[in-house]
Amino acid sequence: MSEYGKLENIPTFLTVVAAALIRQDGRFLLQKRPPGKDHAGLWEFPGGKVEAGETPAGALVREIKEELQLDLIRHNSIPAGFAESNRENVRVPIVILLYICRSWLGEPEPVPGAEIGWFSVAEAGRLEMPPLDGALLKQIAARTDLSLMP
Ligand SMILES: Nc1nc2c([nH]c(=O)n2[C@@H]2O[C@H](COP(=O)(O)OP(=O)(O)OP(=O)(O)O)[C@@H](O)[C@H]2O)c(=O)[nH]1
Repeated sequence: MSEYGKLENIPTFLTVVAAALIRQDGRFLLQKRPPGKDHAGLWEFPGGKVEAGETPAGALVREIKEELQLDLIRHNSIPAGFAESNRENVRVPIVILLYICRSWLGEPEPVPGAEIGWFSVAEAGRLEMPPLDGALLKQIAARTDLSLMP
């Protein structure tokens, strides 16, 4: 195996995908992490880690189905930005890829113990969220159609 091949197999960061599921009124879905997980009690975008062999878009479809029982329509998930943790402060840095989705099939049903809500950018800014979500929220807020909502 070439040196390049070996380096490819050393994970230097975790890739996480997350969705801003935006309703027609401009509010988007956040979920409160259940007790017992990392960041328990904080509000965040639904999503999770990309697994070996998956593409980010494929992982997003799987996570949204697992967490909310929703079917995403793949080409309707638009890359919207990303956030990365600062390598010095964490054991394994993560990079979160955020997608905007405006259509899906089904009604969201959270897993037992999780709570969901629909929020504007301004409302989400008053919630307790993990540190990287502040950066993701700013990227959503840069979209004028969403930033003007109370
Ligand atoms: N889904 C999601 N994860 C986030 C966000 N912000 C953020 O820091 N994270 C972190 O990214 C990581 C994602 O892991 P996860 O626990 O959701 O992933 P998963 O569903 O694959 O979890 P599992 O390992 O329990 O199967 C966690 O450390 C989580 O706290 C966010 O907005 N959405």
